[in-house]
Amino acid sequence: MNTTTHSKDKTPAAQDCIDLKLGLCRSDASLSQHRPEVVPLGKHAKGTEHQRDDKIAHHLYHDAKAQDKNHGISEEIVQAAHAQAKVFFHQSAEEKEKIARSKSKYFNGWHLRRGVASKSMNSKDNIEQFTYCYNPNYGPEVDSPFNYYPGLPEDSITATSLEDVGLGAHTDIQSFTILWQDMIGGLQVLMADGSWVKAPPIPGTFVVNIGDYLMRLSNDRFKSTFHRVFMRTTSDRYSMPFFIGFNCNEEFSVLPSYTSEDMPAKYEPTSCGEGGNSSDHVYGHGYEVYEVKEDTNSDPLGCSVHSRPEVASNPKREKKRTCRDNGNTATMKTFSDLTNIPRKKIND
Ligand SMILES: O=C(O)CCC(=O)C(=O)O
Ligand SMILES: [Fe+2]
Repeated sequence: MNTTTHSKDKTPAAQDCIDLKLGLCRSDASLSQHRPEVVPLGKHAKGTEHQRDDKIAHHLYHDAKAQDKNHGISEEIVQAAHAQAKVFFHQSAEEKEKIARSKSKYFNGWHLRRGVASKSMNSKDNIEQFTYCYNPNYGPEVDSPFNYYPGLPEDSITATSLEDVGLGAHTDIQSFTILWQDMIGGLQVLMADGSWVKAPPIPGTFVVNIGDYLMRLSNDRFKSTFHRVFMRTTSDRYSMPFFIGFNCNEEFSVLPSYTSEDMPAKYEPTSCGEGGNSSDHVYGHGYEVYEVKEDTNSDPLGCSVHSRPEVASNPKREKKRTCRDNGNTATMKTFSDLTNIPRKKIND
């Protein structure tokens, strides 16, 4: 595998996309050509429903993410939430610890992520989250973190170290994510050719990110997207994703309209609590998964924890997932438990 890290190139653009062992970093010019398109939704959308579906599918599949404007959410509300996030995260750790996620029945609350991923996507998380649930008792399962990426000390900005990435590569587990990011930048998306491209902040828009469940529902027509946050700045960064999924106990299957004789359902019916495992799509995309050296998920997993492709050193290990709505514990199996198909590697 190519292990280029562009260590001599000190331009900000190059640093922003220092490739982590993929060696496929694009030049800045190339990055801007590939930025995800802004797709107007709602009443501003043009064409028939089917044409819009195709257009969105095209962008989500080929450009990995779409950015949505004309969404009707006022800037005032977004800015108020952003301001609250700043106030919250700037409290002392002691204060935040009072509402730590580990103390919450529904695994909501403050949480530090310091996971280290190895192999093809070497990275280290450097993020604080405050996770909340829209309504823990009723569905659809909608929940979110506020994400806070503390600005880095000056001397680590130029470092080509693989550490302190921000948020390591992952897909979101739910159906789709509506993501607001501030203007700092750093969000990147993995393209089908294995290169990372920037998804730069555009004022007034949200990034819409396809999650694993929609991929299953649509029989892979909509592919969930690997993305990461690559932070190389002294400024703090904030983001607010809103994950939209299903009730934990509801079974969901591939929608019949996405199957045919030639294209039978690729996925068995499953539920969030049981089978929303993060690894099917890894095979689907043909990317190598990475190992988690330090288990970031020592807390019991809630239903909407990120679907970090975490086939760890012991691929047979089972993960406990706890449904928010009834406290039942279900077992999440890894990809390796479900199939003997070997995982594909990037650049195969
Ligand atoms: O901070 C961002 O822009 C992305 C956050 C993200 O991917 C997530 O919370 O799942
Ligand atoms: Fe995400």
